[in-house]
Amino acid sequence: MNILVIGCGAIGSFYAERLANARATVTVTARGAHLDALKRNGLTVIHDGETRHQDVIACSHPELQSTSKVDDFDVIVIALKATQTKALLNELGSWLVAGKTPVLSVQNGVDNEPLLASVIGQARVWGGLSVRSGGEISQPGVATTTGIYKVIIGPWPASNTIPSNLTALASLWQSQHVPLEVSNDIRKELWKKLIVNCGVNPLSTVTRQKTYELTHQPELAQKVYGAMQETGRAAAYDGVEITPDEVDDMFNLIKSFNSIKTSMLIDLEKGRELELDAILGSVIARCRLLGKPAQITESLWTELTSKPLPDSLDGLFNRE
Ligand SMILES: NC(=O)C1=CN([C@@H]2O[C@H](COP(=O)(O)OP(=O)(O)OC[C@H]3O[C@@H](n4cnc5c(N)ncnc54)[C@H](OP(=O)(O)O)[C@@H]3O)[C@@H](O)[C@H]2O)C=CC1
Ligand SMILES: CC(C)(CO)C(=O)C(=O)O
Repeated sequence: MNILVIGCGAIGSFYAERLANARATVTVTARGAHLDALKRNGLTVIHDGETRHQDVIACSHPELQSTSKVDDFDVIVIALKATQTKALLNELGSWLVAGKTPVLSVQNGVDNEPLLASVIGQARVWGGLSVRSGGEISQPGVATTTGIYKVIIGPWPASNTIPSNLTALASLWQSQHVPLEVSNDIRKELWKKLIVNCGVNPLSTVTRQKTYELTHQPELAQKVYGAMQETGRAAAYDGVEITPDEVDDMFNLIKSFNSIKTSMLIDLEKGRELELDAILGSVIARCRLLGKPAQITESLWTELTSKPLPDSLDGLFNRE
């Protein structure tokens, strides 16, 4: 298979390396010193102490547009930050539209897939998420990662018919022992992941704590659980039912993880934009639209940004 991974950060690097090792032809996009290093030395992933290396094709987005067509690829995987989805569509939207290749998002949040669908059409969009994964670009050309990196993917928003190219992509990852689940209801899976992210990512950023402390110190754990409950309530706006047991399951899941530094805390430490709209904003806006309380997520929002609380879904991405 010929696979394009847009955004060769921590998550993109891990999955691209496994695909290349499964003998897929892998192109990754990157920029700056990281792109230069990828072109010069290939991609290195240090996963839980094991160093792996692959030669990949690396290019910038302008180079991608000038050297290839969207249908040159069998699948496109988007592993950018959710804060970058709209910019991607501004930059590469017309290139993406000119073909039939399916596009899989493995980003955090529940609004990437609908945003992609609004430009390239729902039929070409697959939803996805990465479970129990952590990491960062530790130096140009090198991703240092930790965790299980389970993938859950499925046609957006839900379908009992799984396309053959989705199964083929899944088989490549499975051949590399990447735990994988194909879902008929990926939108619900994305909401379940958002329960975890909304529970731990913003609070980790406020307190500078990893997931173990957040879920084991009683005062913090109470806030994590409260934000998770609010996220479960917000899902109703999208017609997704989350039961109290499912909230408990997600809390227990993150509580039993290896202690992970959340991606939002890593972003804070690196002085990068935080995925606040995708993780907190999407929950706050939906609770407000439903007339349901979201005190904990609202107070985390206020601690992390001076932007006004979002009360509609309009403009949630890349708000000024
Ligand atoms: N890391 C983690 O622990 C986890 C992350 N996730 C989610 O996965 C998604 C990806 O996260 P993560 O891998 O950490 O993010 P990263 O920031 O590490 O990766 C995104 C990559 O895309 C690059 N990029 C952004 N815009 C462009 C552009 N226009 N042209 C070329 N390259 C570009 C970035 O470069 P630059 O650095 O220059 O911006 C960066 O290398 C997010 O939604 C995140 O929340 C999920 C589970 C765990
Ligand atoms: C759930 C968690 C904390 C680790 O996979 C994550 O998704 C993140 O860091 O963004």
